[in-house]
Amino acid sequence: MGFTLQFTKGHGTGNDFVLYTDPEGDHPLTTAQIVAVCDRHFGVGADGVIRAVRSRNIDEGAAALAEDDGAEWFMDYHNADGSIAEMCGNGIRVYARYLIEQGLVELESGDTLAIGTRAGVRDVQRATNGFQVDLGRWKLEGGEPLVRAKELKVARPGLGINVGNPHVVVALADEAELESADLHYIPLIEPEPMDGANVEFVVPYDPLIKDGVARISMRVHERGSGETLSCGTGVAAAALATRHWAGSAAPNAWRVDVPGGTLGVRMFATQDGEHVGLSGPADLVYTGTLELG
Ligand SMILES: N[C@@H](CCC[C@H](N)C(=O)O)C(=O)O
Repeated sequence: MGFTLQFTKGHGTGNDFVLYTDPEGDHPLTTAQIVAVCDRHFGVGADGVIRAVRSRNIDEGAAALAEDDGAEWFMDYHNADGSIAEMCGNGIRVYARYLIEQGLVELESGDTLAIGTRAGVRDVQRATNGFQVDLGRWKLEGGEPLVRAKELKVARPGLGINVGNPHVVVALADEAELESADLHYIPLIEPEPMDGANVEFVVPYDPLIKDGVARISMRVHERGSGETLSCGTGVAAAALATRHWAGSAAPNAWRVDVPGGTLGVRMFATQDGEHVGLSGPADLVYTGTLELG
């Protein structure tokens, strides 16, 4: 049956999303519809689709409400190929802004908005440069698989990191190598993680630390979306991996440059272990309607 999608286009450092509101959970898109919407030639064009649904109206929302009964809204995130992702660091910051501008929530500076995701409840706040999210506890996961991207002559060891969704971070020699890597193709990961992974390629600046902030540049191939201009959870994973390699001298404040802009990462201690936070711009660009078959 046909459906008129009233959507908003948004992005966080060029990582772009189509957002729409479905409070009662009546209008999940099919895989084919998501692929059509995200198509950059025949659709709106986006790296993913975010459905704003009340947590009580989506199956996975029950776990979110059990964790925090204030998590009224759930971020139902799908990659451009229609696959589900547990978490999206840029998406959730753009989603917070969307909920505010749609009049669905209020968020004063200093207040926290709890949002349900498949990775658990995540807390979002306004920040000087946009919005920030506490991505929660992170963990090393998946060991050190070998990664091969087109144009990289040899397979490189990566580091598996989970920040709610899976990542493999690979250090490259220099900016020239980062620029020449062809990330259009899915990088080969050996051994292949069961559910795939997002792959980040990073190069530290020289010197790594300036004014107490560590700095790296990064490009990413996202699971389910291909190369994107930015990936928030990937940026956090890249900073965590580089800190892991740099050893104890590395700080907990990081600046990560991606093709679409710059994001901030901060690691901080909490009662339940170390969390990682992400901050940066979250923009809404335009609204539109699309007839879906
Ligand atoms: N762009 C996102 C991550 C989106 C999900 C990812 N492709 C996956 O499949 O895990 C971000 O900003 O974190």
